[in-house]
Amino acid sequence: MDLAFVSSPSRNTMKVLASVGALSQMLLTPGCRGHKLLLQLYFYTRSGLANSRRMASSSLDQKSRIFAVEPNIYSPNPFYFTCSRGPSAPFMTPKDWPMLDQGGLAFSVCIAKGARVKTASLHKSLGQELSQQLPDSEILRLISYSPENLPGSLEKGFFILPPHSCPDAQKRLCKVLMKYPQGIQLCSYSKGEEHEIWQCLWELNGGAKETARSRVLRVEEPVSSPFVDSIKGSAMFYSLEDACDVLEECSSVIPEAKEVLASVQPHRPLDEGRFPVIVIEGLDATGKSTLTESLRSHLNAALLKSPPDCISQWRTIFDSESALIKRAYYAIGNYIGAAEIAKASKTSPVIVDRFWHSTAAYTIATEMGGGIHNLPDHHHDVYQWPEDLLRPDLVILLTVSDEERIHRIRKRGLQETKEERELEANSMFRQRVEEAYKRMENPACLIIDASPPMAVVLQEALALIKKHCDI
Ligand SMILES: Nc1ncnc2c1ncn2[C@@H]1O[C@H](COP(=O)(O)OP(=O)(O)O)[C@@H](O)[C@H]1O
Ligand SMILES: Nc1ccn([C@H]2C[C@H](O)[C@@H](COP(=O)(O)OP(=O)(O)O)O2)c(=O)n1
Repeated sequence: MDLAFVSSPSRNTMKVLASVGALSQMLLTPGCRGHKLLLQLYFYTRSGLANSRRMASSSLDQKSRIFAVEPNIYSPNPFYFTCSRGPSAPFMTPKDWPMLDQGGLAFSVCIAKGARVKTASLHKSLGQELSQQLPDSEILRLISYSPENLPGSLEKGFFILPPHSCPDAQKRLCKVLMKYPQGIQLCSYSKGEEHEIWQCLWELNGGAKETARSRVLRVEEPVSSPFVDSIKGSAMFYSLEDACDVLEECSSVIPEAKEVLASVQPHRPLDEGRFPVIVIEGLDATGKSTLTESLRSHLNAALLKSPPDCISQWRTIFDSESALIKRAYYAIGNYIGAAEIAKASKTSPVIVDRFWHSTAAYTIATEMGGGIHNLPDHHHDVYQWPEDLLRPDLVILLTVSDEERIHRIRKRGLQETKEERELEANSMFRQRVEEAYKRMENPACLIIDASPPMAVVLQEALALIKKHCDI
């Protein structure tokens, strides 16, 4: 340590120290005396200011990782950044980074890649704990990746924006993270004296210690969204095997996973039966149950749903798990449902209340934030039907206005699920689900405006069925 430097710090250094002062105060560990930490801060601060090239060789820079923050109130598109990789790179200023425009601190928390079920569960419990401990902070989804190896290097985490009025948010964040000493990377972000943004990497081993500083650089939005890659690796399943692998991996901790797996038929029907299979899709309270029941009696059809009755008793258990496990359950539910559909279609038409399109549309809408412009482009792989899943003859999507749907939910008076409450509160999420439904292909959804009276909706559905199915 350069003690001469410490004994006569420059004005610049003092200013930067002041800006990280609040953080250092809070990060003092019980066994660590104040002056020791101050010396460390001098050291890293000086290194950052005087020798950015040296800092460029920090562990973060070596990996050249890119961080992507989901769309949020400050940025309608995902926000991409990295750390200093060369002197000519354009540094980011708080103006480029609206989240820090008003000053203050932001944090990123990344969860190291590990066994996928464990990592997904850690992500979920950490997210829940952060929301509980930092109720006033904006907690956004963050992914970090190496551009050379996107799917293989992808790590998930959170980007946290505490309110300015809450200085102890930092302390609370560290308290949560100290419980997870392994595999968690914490970085803080603050404005420097020349309006540049600094990323500080903290080691959370027993106490919090700053280990590297780098300047933050802006990165252009990549052509292929890492958020879409993240969906494909963590919540969307395009084959029964993929989804079963996840439930097998978690069956030692979730015994119900074994029960679900036991309901999977070894033989996978793809196009058995003679009678048409008609799926009714739509957001909650668009009238699916009402229409499917009417179609059942008009067409003398079998009425089935996905997830099927034989596994629906465990639905709430899987709903409370990580996205990976929850969506694996619904994906498998479609395959178990497909076996029932194939059997029933040998003797009558089959009406199905929700199927694969629900699984895909809700997953895509949940994992992609912001407006519908952030959804994967039309014809993207994510909108394609799984090759090993029975393909219905017709899929009808019911749509109604937001106001009418909410009116119906309230009139129905059943207990709302958390997701329904979110749908009610979050019109952007509703729009993403509906738009994702509309982008599905092979088979695509045929849309019926379900706002008119039930009898009118039924007649429209019957007309479509007559036109597209052999009935
Ligand atoms: N076309 C319609 N016009 C008015 N109300 C309707 C119509 N279709 C259904 N409803 C009512 O809206 C509520 C939600 O319908 P439901 O069939 O349960 O929707 P979903 O199965 O899509 O959740 C129910 O109270 C139902 O009676
Ligand atoms: N085949 C299915 C059916 C439902 N889902 C998921 C999609 C959403 O997360 C919820 C929607 O369920 P919701 O409780 O609104 O469904 P119901 O209308 O009550 O059947 O279930 C699915 O992923 N796949």
